[in-house]
Order: sequence, then C-alpha cells, then structure tokens
Amino acid sequence: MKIFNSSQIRKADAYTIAHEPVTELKLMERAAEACAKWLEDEIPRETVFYIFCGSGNNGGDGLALARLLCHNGLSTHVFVGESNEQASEARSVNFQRLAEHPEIAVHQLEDAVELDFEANSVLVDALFGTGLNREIDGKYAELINFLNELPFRRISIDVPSGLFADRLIKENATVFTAHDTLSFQFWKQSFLHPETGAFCGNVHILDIGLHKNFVESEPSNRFVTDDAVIFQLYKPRSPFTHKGKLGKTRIIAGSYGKMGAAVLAVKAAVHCGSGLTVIEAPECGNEILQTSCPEAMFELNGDQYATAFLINENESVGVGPGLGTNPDTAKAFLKFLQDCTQPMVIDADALNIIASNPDSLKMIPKDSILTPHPKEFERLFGSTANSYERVDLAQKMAAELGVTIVLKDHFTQICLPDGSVYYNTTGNAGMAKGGSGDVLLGIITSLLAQKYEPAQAAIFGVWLHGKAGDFAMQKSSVEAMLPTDLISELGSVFKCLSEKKGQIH
Ligand SMILES: NC(=O)C1=CN([C@@H]2O[C@H](COP(=O)(O)OP(=O)(O)OC[C@H]3O[C@@H](n4cnc5c(N)ncnc54)[C@H](OP(=O)(O)O)[C@@H]3O)[C@@H](O)[C@H]2O)[C@@H](O)CC1
Ligand SMILES: [K+]
Repeated sequence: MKIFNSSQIRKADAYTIAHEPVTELKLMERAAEACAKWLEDEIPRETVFYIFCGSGNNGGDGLALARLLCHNGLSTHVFVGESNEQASEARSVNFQRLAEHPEIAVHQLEDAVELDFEANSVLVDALFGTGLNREIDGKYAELINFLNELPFRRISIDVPSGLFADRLIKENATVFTAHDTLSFQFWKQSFLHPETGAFCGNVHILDIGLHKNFVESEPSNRFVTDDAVIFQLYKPRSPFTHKGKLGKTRIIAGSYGKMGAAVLAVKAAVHCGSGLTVIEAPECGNEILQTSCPEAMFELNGDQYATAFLINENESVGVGPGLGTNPDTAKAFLKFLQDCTQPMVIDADALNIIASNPDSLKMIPKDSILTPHPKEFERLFGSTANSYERVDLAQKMAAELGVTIVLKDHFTQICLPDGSVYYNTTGNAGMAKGGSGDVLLGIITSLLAQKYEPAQAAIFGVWLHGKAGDFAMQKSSVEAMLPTDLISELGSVFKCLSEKKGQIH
C-alpha cells in the first residue's frame, strides 16, 4: 500500500469526486458509513457516543456518523463550534441533516467541560483530519486536553486531532490521544513513527473506495507492507522439490558467552525452510549448537571466537549475532567482507565492526541486507534528531551503498537500494527482547538461500518475524514471550499463508 502525504490525499479525494464520479457529500457519506460499521461491530450497543466535530470535512464525517449511529438506534451526542457557516457544502448539509434525528443532542464544543458524561461513554474525535495546517492552541487545545483526561475509550476519525499526516509535531504539542484511529484508505506516515504514532492507538484502515487509477498512477516511494504485498512475494513450495533446490544457508555467529545468539539464528533459518544449513562458529559452541540444532552442520572458525571466515560459493551468508568484536575477529571479518561478492545479511557485532572501520562500508557486497537497531544505525551512519530524519538518512544510504537497510523499530522500515521504503506493521512490544534480532537474521538469510531476491527476503522476512511474534504473543504475553516462541510460531504463519494463497489461486 502506498503512503501519500496530505496534499496527495487531497488530490485522491478530488480525483475520485471528478472521475468516479461521485459528489463530495456521497464520498463523505461513504467515509461515515465505514466508521459507523466499524463502531457497530466493535463497540457494545449500550454505549453513548460523544462526537466532537471541527469546522472542516473531518467534522463533516463526524456529523454524518452521528446521524448514521442514531439511525441505527445508538445514543449519540454531537459537539460543534460556532463557525458552522464557513464550512464546506458537504459538512453544512450534514449539519442540517442532524435535524432528521431530534434525539441527537447537539452541544457547543465549549460545553463539554460542564457535561455529565455517562459511565459507558465513547469519545469520537472528528475535530481535525488531514486538513490540519498548524499546531492546535487556544480553546481547541483546552478541549483536547480535557478529553484526554476523561476515563473513556477515545476514537479518532481519520487522524488524531493535532497530528499532521506526514510530519513531526513539536514536543508537547496538543494531540487527541486515541485508543483507536479509523483512517481512510491509506496509512499516514505519522502513524508509523514512534514520536507521532504513539497518539494513534490501534490503527484501522477503512476502504472508502478512492479511485484506483489515482492510487496506481500517483508516485510514492513509501509503502506499507500489506497482505497483498506478502501474497505476491510468498512462494509456496513445490511438492517435487528437494533439499538441494532449497538453498544453503550459512550462519556465522557466536563466541564464548554469546552462543545463544548463534542458536537462535540457526534455528530460525532451519524453521524458515532452508534446504541445508551450516553454522560456522568457534569450537566452544560445537556441543551447544549440535545439541540444540541437530538439523544444522557445524563448521569451525576459531577457538573462543572467530579468527577466520570461510567463503563458499552458492551459499547465503548471515553474519554477526554474538560474533564479538575481538580484534582478530574484526580483522578476519573485514578480509571476508572484502573477498565476498555475494549479497549477505549483516547484523549486530558485524555491523559494529563495520562502524569502527568506516572505510569498510564501501566493501559491503551490493544488494546485501543490513539489519541495525537504532543505536547500531547511529554508529554506522551518525546521529539524527528523530526517527523521521533517521529514515530519510537510511533511505539515502541504502541508495548510495546499493544495499537494503532494515531499520528496526516498532514499525520497522526496510529501505531498498532503489530508494523506496517499506514500513512493516506486524510485530509487538514482546519482541523488544535480546535474541529477537538474531531470529530475524536467521529468517532473512534462509529466504535469501531459497532464492528470494534480497529486497524480497528483507520485506518478507521482517513481516514473517513480526507475524510469528504476534502469534507468540497471543499464546503468551508481551512480557513473557521469548524469541524461541517466535521461532516455534513460524510454522503456524507459513500454514496460514499457504492456506490463504491456496484460496486465492
Ligand atoms: N481524503 C478523502 O478522500 C476524504 C476525506 N474526508 C475527510 O476530510 C478530512 C479533511 O478535511 P478538510 O480538508 O476540510 O480538513 P479538516 O482536517 O477537517 O480541517 C480543516 C479545518 O480546520 C481548520 N484548521 C486547521 N488547522 C487548525 C488548527 N490548528 N486550529 C484551528 N483550526 C484549524 C481549517 O481552517 P482555517 O482556520 O485554516 O481556515 C479548516 O477549516 C479528512 O481528514 C477526512 O476526515 C472524507 O470526508 C471523505 C474522503
Ligand atoms: K480527527
């Protein structure tokens, strides 16, 4: 799914109105119907809805929603400001149509502070959407601050009021803090970055039928990895295949005291479908690795830490977890980096060694995949003021170096050599635990061995990793789930994928 900025969203709106064609009023009705359906499906019927409507079309959506909810027998209050007369025609019509339902209580926005809210209230924010053009202050800020303190579920229509769709907000800016955001048609960039996404709660993208021609032809180099992308990428296994056709994965990982990282990476590679898997590690890991993952072959690269790296043709290499940064390991790794021509997956200590030897950045084989967390990214490419600047820098460096950079985050960003960025939306806070990154390296390297193109392996691998994490969380909790649980759930994720793919084709 493409990510559009505010002005592109406005263009999508106008294009749909002109070319479907459909009136602005009808499009607003579709948006309100989508919200009403979601609310009726998800929120208990005995709820009392308090809908706060601004002076633009976001407010118009709120007014139409109030009418639809009331029409379906739900108890509804509406709050409006004084500037109703300046509104768009669609919003004005929806304001007038409130009269069809005299049972809707209409209040002034400033009266909210005096009101006795019912115990079973839900607050709906239709104050500002993609048309927000400055920070919120004055009476709107007072209202939003008041609503944020009330002990009720808060739901935003399209965008939490106070957030811009496509840029950062000032620290301490006033924003409606939603538990859920019902947004139209597209993810907005601000939902996907920690500084702004934290205001959105759970994001639900509602299809309001914006024109396909516009969506297809309007350029964007930012995407969200959605199910359509994944179904296209996933290659089901042929029944006539054999292990020789499913690639050879080499995981180079582990040192004394950090052999767990190697275990996790190699197990993940095996569980992700690699035909043959080799773990290259120092002697101290031999017994641990052969016992914990008998499916993988062991090859030696040192005693307590790696001192020499083996180069083999026709293998996909994932290097870094638990490797350590001993000077002998660093020297051997830099030589390996120079001699290798095949794309590889690089993580953890291997990234730290590169960061300490900045000249080595240009030795990274083209199409390799780097998987830094924010601190590793900073060591490699320098510090940035915020996550928006970080993704811009990652996008630039990926294109410059001809590599894929997987910038680990709540919504991990996969920056491809062609300058595009894919945001991943699977995964959860339970994965913020030592070992998760080792699992990711194993998954991506395994996909690379199975002849997924590097960019595909990165996009699909990050999605799989997050999805397995979501399955693990359902069985456990964000606190207790382990990276090991995530490996165990890879099977269920593939099962779902192959069943769904089978239904489509
Ligand atoms: N995209 C689509 O396809 C569809 C979009 N739809 C909906 O339309 C929404 C976009 O509507 P929109 O463009 O009318 O803008 P919106 O967010 O309501 O606010 C603009 C108003 O707010 C004001 N204002 C701005 N900042 C302010 C501030 N800080 N403090 C105070 N005032 C401020 C500004 O007035 P100004 O003072 O700048 O003249 C203006 O009056 C979109 O989010 C979605 O909900 C659906 O109906 C159908 C399909
Ligand atoms: K809103």
